[in-house]
Amino acid sequence: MTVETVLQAASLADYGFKNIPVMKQLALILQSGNSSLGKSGMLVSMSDSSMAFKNHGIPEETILGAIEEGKKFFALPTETKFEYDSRKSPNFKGYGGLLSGNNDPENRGDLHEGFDIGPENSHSSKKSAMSGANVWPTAVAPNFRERVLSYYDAAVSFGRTLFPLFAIALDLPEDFFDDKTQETAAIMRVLHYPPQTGPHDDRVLGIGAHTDFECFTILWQEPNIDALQVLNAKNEWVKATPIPGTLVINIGDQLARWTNDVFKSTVHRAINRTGVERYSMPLFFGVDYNVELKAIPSCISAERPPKYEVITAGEHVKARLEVTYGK
Ligand SMILES: O=C(O)CCC(=O)C(=O)O
Ligand SMILES: [Fe+2]
Repeated sequence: MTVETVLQAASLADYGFKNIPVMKQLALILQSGNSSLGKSGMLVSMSDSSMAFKNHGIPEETILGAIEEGKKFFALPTETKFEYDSRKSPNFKGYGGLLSGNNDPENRGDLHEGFDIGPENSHSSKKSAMSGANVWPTAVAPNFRERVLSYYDAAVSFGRTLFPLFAIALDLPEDFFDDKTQETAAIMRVLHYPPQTGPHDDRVLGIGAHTDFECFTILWQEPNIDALQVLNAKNEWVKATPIPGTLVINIGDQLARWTNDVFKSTVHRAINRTGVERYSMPLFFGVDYNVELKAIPSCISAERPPKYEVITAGEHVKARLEVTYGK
């Protein structure tokens, strides 16, 4: 499906298209083929705040290498996995078991397990709310660090090409985010969702309804497994069916804060009722943890007063992690 088709057909009617001018501009930039501003044919589908990108330049084997390491780790005995418990880490790096997090306060817990990593060189000279090292399970999964980092680095490089697009779509200078994204404040998770078939508790999903905390999320999801759903502007859950060879881009809270909700965070959830194991890999790319999230002037007016208090990106991410993982 081309972007134009989506703009004309499904999205406008089905998704409500909350941010038409901004998102249309983003689509046009991406279609233009101007090499410094994104590649032609990159965007394959677009809803109000969720997009699918092809031609992202990340080799399939890099993606599958990281997933394979995740699969090997998750197959280890529970007590071995909990040696890397993220709740022992000051900044939530490492392993989180089934039901250890809860993204939707209305629910009882998220039925997935995951392994969380962040930037390897965490610029320890600059202290922030999210300072702290990664946790690596090298003793039990010798290739995990190398292969997971290989995807992390590739996804971060791709993510860096998206910041100028968002800046231009918002009528900001192309380099607006450059000085705010020097330290790679990106958290990545390798996730495993066991199948939920048979009788189930409606308040236990794979991951409950939530928004992501950073500027945008780059999400790889397992092909042929429908689990991810996005809330549209009419408050209906719509399937974000995996499109082979693409990465999903969802908008997160930091962009909502920068734009005073001109960009709205994508509300999403995942439920695996397919009968087979599901794996996914989100990378949440935000601005540096010491940068203040302050609405850009063009998004503030008398009719649209600032909606959010000004806090640093690190304080925002840490507060959300504490609520989700109960620390
Ligand atoms: O697994 C998915 O498709 C979504 C994961 C997610 O929303 C998250 O980790 O924040
Ligand atoms: Fe999410």
